Amino acid sequence: MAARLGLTTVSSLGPRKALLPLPVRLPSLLSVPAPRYPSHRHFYTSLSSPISPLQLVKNLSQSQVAMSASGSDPSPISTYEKELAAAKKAASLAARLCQSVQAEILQSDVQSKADKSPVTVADYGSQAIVSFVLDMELSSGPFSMVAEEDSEDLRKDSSKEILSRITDLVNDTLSTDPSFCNVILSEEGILSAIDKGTSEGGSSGSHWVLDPIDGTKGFLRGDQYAIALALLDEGKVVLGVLACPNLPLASIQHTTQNVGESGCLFSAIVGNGAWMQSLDEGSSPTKIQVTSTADPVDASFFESFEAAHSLHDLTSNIAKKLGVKAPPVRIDSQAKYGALARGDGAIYLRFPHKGYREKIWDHAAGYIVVTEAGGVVTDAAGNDLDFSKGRYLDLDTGIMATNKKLMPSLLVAVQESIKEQQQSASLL
Ligand SMILES: Nc1ncnc2c1ncn2[C@@H]1O[C@H](COP(=O)(O)O)[C@@H](O)[C@H]1OP(=O)(O)O
Ligand SMILES: [Mg+2]
Repeated sequence: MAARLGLTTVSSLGPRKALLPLPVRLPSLLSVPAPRYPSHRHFYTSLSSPISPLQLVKNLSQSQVAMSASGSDPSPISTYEKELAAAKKAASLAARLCQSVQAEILQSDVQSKADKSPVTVADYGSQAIVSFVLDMELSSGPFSMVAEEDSEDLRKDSSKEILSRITDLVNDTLSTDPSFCNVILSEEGILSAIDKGTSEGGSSGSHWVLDPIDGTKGFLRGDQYAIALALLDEGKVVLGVLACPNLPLASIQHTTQNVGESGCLFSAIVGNGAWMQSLDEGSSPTKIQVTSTADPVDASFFESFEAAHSLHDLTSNIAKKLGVKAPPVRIDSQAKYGALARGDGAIYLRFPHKGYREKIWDHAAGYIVVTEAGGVVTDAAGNDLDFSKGRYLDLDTGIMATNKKLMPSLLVAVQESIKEQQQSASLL
């Protein structure tokens, strides 16, 4: 894989496929008993023993880390723990890359703020990092990823400068992680890592699902955005990770202002609950739950910051029907699912303008974080979301999420409001 991604890998056995002139300082695998790059499985396959005992030790210690990471939680190691550890690492590194680009945007002058290239750089860079890290961390076998970006535009001559910038950013970011501090990806390696995301997904096999930056508008504004990564197994979401670099660790129930420390990493494995931890290294996850409120009057609701992404007049009518008193909390991206999952608000409403087709990467990670936190996520007709149909969600009108107690009355309010909206549209 290293070679496929254009990663320069050299050992005392000689260069395996040096796509770059040897800037990498990999140790000799023959002289170093414990691998410094435990995740570089393709080295192992080139050695005489197909499964290194060191790999077994590594797998065991990874499981133990996973067990201790859940603090006091006694739940047994589940099927997807290894994938979860890789997904958290990938999303956290991608978040680090995005944070450095966002900081540059915010420091830049007004003229360069109008330039959308920083978000392009961060989008591609985030996808390259996630793809590379997942591929390095997980055991061999087919790797499929459904993601937002592909490398077509980046391969054009006009993108040379931007590709070079992305390559530097990705390598700088990888160098901050001890597992990857001595690896350097070539430009071709970056392009092929990005192109790992061109899978069509579907109802059979396993597919990673990635939005490298969800909420690009929020990212550019200096507001909320998320790196959203999920795993589909036979068409079902079985794991999800949401990195939200700008989401306060404390509740945003009363204010969306950035108060206190920010940077949340939400995670969930099917059947194992939902968890949140700080994006800071070494943090421990704590279990989260959706709100238990059964009274809509006590509820508050999340919706898109961008009016172009969701019909604010429709959601306002739904809230009025329910008797919701609080004003809507408007934030960008799947950070809304994270905030809902930890009980900052009780309802998430999303009703895009007619004709908009929802993509699976815009909901898969948020969906499992909320459902594992005890919530329900459905389309406007109350149907469960179906992630098995390929790159798009095939659904009725909109998406809503809340707790199990509020869902029945929310469904009624949504159906009535949509009907009224259709009636008034037909009178025009
Ligand atoms: N016209 C649109 N209607 C609805 N959603 C949109 C539209 N354009 C982009 N999006 C997507 O909405 C999501 C963020 O929405 P919100 O912040 O409103 O929840 C993002 O996935 C964003 O895409 P992208 O990820 O490319 O930014
Ligand atoms: Mg998105």
